[in-house]
Amino acid sequence: MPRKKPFSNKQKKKQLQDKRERKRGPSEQGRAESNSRSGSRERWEENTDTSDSESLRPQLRRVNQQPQIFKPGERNYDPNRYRLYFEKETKEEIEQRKKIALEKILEPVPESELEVHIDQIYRPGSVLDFPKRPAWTYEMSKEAVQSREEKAFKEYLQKIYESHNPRELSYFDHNLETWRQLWRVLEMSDIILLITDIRHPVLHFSPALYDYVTQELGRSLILVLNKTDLAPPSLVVAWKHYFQAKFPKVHVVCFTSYPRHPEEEQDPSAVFKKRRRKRRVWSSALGPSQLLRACEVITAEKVDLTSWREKIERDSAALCNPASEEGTQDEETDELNAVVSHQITDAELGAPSSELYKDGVLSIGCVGFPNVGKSSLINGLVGKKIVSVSRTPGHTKYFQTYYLTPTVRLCDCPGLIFPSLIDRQQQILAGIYPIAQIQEPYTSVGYLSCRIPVPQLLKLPQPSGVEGGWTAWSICEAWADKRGYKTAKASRSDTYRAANSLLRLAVDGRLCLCMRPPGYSVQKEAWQQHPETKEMAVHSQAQGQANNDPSSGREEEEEEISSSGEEEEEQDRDADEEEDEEEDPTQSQHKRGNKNKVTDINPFELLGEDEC
Ligand SMILES: Nc1nc2c(ncn2[C@@H]2O[C@H](COP(=O)(O)OP(=O)(O)OP(=O)(O)O)[C@@H](O)[C@H]2O)c(=O)[nH]1
Repeated sequence: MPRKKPFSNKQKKKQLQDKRERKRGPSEQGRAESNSRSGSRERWEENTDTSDSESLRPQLRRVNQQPQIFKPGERNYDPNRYRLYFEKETKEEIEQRKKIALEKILEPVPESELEVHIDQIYRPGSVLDFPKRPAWTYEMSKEAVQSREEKAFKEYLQKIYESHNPRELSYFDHNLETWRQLWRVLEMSDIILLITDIRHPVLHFSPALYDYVTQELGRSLILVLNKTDLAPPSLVVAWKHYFQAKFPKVHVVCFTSYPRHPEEEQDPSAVFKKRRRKRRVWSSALGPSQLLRACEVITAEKVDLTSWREKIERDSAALCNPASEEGTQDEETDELNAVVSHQITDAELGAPSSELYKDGVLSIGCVGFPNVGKSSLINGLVGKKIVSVSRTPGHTKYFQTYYLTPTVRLCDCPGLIFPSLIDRQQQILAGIYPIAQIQEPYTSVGYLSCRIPVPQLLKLPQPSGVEGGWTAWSICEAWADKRGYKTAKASRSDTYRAANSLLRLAVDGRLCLCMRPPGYSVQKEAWQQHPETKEMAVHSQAQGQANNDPSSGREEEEEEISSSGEEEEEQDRDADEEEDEEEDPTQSQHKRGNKNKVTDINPFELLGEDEC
């Protein structure tokens, strides 16, 4: 019998990879090729598994790779048509960056470094556009429409790669299927809500989309500065004014699904607290009435929004009088009260309707980058959880529609990453790029630590042997020691895990880094003294006092994060994050009675008065 040849790990890995490819089948391979052909210079690389970080060649990484399941009766079912495509880094690059993280002493950067200029990121008017659906007619066959779209998409990518080095470009969506979802949402919406995270709103605001919506489609665009609980009021006001001055057709609305009082931000121990949301907390979102006002201004009575106004009033009354809560279910909308998830087939793509408010219904499309809180905002508007929310970017895969009232339809689009020149570290910290896919997390920890005092916030003891200050590596090491993260084999401090944990804290807003509009650092005092800021602060303080009232029984729990708790959280990040805990009805009645004191006060009320 011939002797078996020795088989290296590398060969084994290759063999497994080939096997996986074979299993995926020709349809998947064909699609991968067709995607590869559609643009990026490096996109014709072999099919790779995202976990393979060893390869030396720059190649494409598939994020959110799903196993291929052949379902009987569902021809051409491809669970991977919505995955994200990102480029892969070389081993040398990674090693080089690790070395810097290990040796470079971190210095705090001046506040002005946190100022971001949208023109540098998006270069308005340049090739950094977003792909638009090519024109088509009903006379064209489905195949012809499809191939036209693929051709246009390929040209779009080619243009970008001809003018920009892939290294300077931010990660952006290379998946035509995801862009098709946006097209559909734009086609069916009367008003577009562009949702951004207040910590980095310019990163999430595509001027090309603004131009397209306001000029080509002739529709209105509402910019939602979301998650305002994560930024000081002066910064929220400064960003609001920045966008209004730069993009005059935009209507700005400030929103938070999880309001909290200002003192919490100042409390460094908040880093160690995990905020658990219970079902009813959605009804305390701040911003729904401001959003309604913006829509009323835009629609100018062409559509009847009384049902929405009444819903807001009813929800508010239900908080006062929980006994009446059962009745808050809009009887008229009961049959409409179902989220419809739409998987686009080409036949479903309709032509953009020139008719506004079709059948007397206002359709509001919620678009934005992944993880900016689109689904949470929808839950906040509805007042209960209807779409699932996750810490992992890219959780929403298909657009979903929901009737808020009989005359208001909401449409939640999957998160989209527009092409831009955003600094890679900023992308990571903004949660645009899934942390699980980062090959070298230390550089991002260093970037963060130069901008906020991470060791102080985490109360890290300086490890022995570290002289002259902190390095990104030593911060990770100290965090690993503090959390008890050890490597399995050698039982050394698990710095890699610590680095990932720190980045997750940053993305979740527990280590909160906020970008500033240009000129903010020199005008900071003026923004702090701004009447709108003062007004917001007064309301927030009142809210804080109400929340601090021991009898208020806040419906949002905070718990110390433990190492094991974090573990569970990490494993389950893409799961729906909301706690569906049942409450003691007597308790909840008590809570809601007090809660009303909080929710009646909207710190953004003033902001909403005159900007639409
Ligand atoms: N602090 C804070 N966190 C929020 C707020 N809204 C959403 N989040 C958190 O942000 C994360 C993403 O929220 P989602 O609502 O799933 O965001 P999305 O834009 O629908 O995400 P994709 O499905 O990736 O497109 C979750 O961890 C939410 O808890 C908010 O107003 N304040």
